Amino acid sequence: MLKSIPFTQNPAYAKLLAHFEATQSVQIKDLFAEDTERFNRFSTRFEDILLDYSKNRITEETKQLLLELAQGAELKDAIEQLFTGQKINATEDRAVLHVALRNRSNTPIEVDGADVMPEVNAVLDKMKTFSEKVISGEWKGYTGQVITDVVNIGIGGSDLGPVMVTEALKPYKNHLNLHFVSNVDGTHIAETLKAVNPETTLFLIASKTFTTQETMTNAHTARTWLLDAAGDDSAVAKHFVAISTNEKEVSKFGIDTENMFVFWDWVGGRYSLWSAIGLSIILSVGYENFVELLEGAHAMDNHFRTAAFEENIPVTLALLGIWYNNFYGAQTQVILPYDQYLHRFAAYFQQGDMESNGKYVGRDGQPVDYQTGPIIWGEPGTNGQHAFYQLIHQGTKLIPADFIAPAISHNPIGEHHKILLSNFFAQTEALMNGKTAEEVIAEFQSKNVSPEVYESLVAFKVFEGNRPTNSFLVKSITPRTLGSLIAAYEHKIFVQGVIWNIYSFDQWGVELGKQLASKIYPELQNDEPVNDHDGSTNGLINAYKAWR
Ligand SMILES: O=P(O)(O)OC[C@H]1O[C@H](O)[C@@H](O)[C@@H](O)[C@@H]1O
Repeated sequence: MLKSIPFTQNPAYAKLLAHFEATQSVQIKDLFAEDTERFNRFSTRFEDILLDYSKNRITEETKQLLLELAQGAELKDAIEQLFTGQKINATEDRAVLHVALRNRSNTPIEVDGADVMPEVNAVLDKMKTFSEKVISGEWKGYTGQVITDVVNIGIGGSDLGPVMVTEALKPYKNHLNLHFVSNVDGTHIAETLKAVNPETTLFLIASKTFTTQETMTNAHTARTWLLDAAGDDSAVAKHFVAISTNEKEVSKFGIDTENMFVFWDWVGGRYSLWSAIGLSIILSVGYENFVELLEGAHAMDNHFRTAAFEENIPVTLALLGIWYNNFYGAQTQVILPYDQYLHRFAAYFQQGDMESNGKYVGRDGQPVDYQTGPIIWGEPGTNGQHAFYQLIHQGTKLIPADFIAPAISHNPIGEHHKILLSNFFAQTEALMNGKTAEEVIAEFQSKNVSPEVYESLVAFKVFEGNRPTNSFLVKSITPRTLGSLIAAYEHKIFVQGVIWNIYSFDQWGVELGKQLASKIYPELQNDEPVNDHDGSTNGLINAYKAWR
């Protein structure tokens, strides 16, 4: 059990508050002027990953106080509970063991007295054998043809991770075409089915519970489509596999449990890409690359568990996030990958972070009186620059930004990568330094613009600067570095949840909408007006009925 230590009662909280009040006018660029060693002091290396967090509004004292905050929350003990299979997901009475899924050292990890590693390894072996058959063409469809297309049907944690990773690792892809269907909007499955052939398509039905309405609806539509073409139930065994924790529902759907890849209740949906949910990743890039992804995550797990907090990447990210979220009042955190292959990275951590730490009730069952999880958003650079960076540079909101960029591109064409990276470096520099009125005037003068013309414009061209950024520079985006990066962000979320005294591994907040939808769905079966909701909901439903 994680202890309940409300954030504002953490002994370091009051000290941090006083420190914040005393230092909030600090200018990051002044800190660099005062300390030529600042980059070395506030950056850390892990394998081929460099985290530079020197462009933040922090001093050595801030760092020490934030580290005290971690100690005050008994973080070390919480980390041990995570790694040793304690039931830290207390509201669901479950252990939280995504770290076991990538425990490449294979040391025993027990849940309720039983080592989970043999089961983890058995499922990995099963995925290896199966994927090799599909990739090699040994696995045949109902007319004896090889599989050319794989459609993963899943949503939330059963979709976002595989989508993000298969996109990120596209340079490692084999010949199979991957498709992902998540939305219950019939358009999603219809457009996908238009692009594939029933004789050569394999469907992966990915759902932890195997009861999720969207996934089951899409799965049934896919099955009907296949049976319409094949004309016979026996085709299902050759074209459908299930990935789930729920054998009973899988059998009910008509998938032989031989064709089922299991995982366990101690794998949270949004932490499940390392489990059988990663089957689409294996089919896309091969088993060896998936193992490399696991290895990278495992290396980060070891770092997180053993490195001193002052050098610990997930802890550092978490504490900086808390500094802005709880002291500077920042509402959001933007993630900006300067790598097109990482274009779903921010979307992935939107679920990872917001479903984990979007909680207003503390571990003591009481509403918290402080801010918890930030809003996560982002798009790849340089697209973001031409969309929303204006607000980051000159808007009224403070938006801490994480930049991620590879030194080596998978597509070293012409000058592209140098241009891309010059933008990355320039943005973090511009966000920190800004531009003073003197600089704006000097620029006008160098172009011989007269004061009458420029005076009224100066204010608009000034950039306050002092916008904080973290920069991840990685050597290149390989399966291993990607695994490490994902694990670093996962653990950041965990650390923040521990310090905010919330439960990060349940998701009760997604239930209410689902319940109400299942009440409304039957009401949409006839044209009778409804009147048992609030005025707005009645109005909307009745307008829909009149129109359809
Ligand atoms: O894998 P499942 O069971 O279909 O759940 C899919 C998603 O459903 C809900 O939105 C939440 O519980 C998510 O965490 C989960 O990822």
